[in-house]
Amino acid sequence: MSDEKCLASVMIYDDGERKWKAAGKTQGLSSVCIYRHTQENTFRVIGRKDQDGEVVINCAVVPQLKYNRATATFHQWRDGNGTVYGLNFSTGHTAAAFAATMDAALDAL
Ligand SMILES: CC(=O)N[C@@H](Cc1ccccc1Cl)C(=O)N1CCC[C@]12C=C[C@@H]1CC[C@@H](C(=O)N[C@@H]3C(=O)N4[C@@H](C=C[C@H]3C)CC[C@H]4C(=O)O)N1C2=O
Repeated sequence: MSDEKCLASVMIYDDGERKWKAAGKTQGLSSVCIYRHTQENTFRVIGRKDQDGEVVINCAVVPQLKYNRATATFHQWRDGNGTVYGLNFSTGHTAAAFAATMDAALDAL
């Protein structure tokens, strides 16, 4: 997996209020990576707030995950319990790099 750090604002969609909320205690950018567990061949999206290291996303990449490139810099998906995550990337380049890694993970499952 590309261990290039992808900078993004991690958001979670609040179904009740029908609006996006910043994941974690504060707003701000997080370093988001897709980690591969070699033995189990499983993948997780882990994001840590750059400011204080808070883990703001820790989400399994499951085979049925539908990854939606809503815009060039905003991508989103549903996790196994129906939580919708959104990543607002700093640049289209990091968005494309992350999406390519996500596609590679999904292909490997
Ligand atoms: C079939 C299906 O499941 N569809 C899901 C999406 C989906 C499709 C396929 C697979 C998985 C998934 Cl997850 C769906 O449509 N979903 C998932 C929950 C939310 C949403 C439902 C309604 C709203 C309407 C507007 C739209 C939205 O949020 N657009 C963004 C936006 O308003 N913002 C974000 C940035 C840019 C925009 C692109 C940054 C902050 C805010 C803003 O710009 O201020 N919505 C959605 O995406």
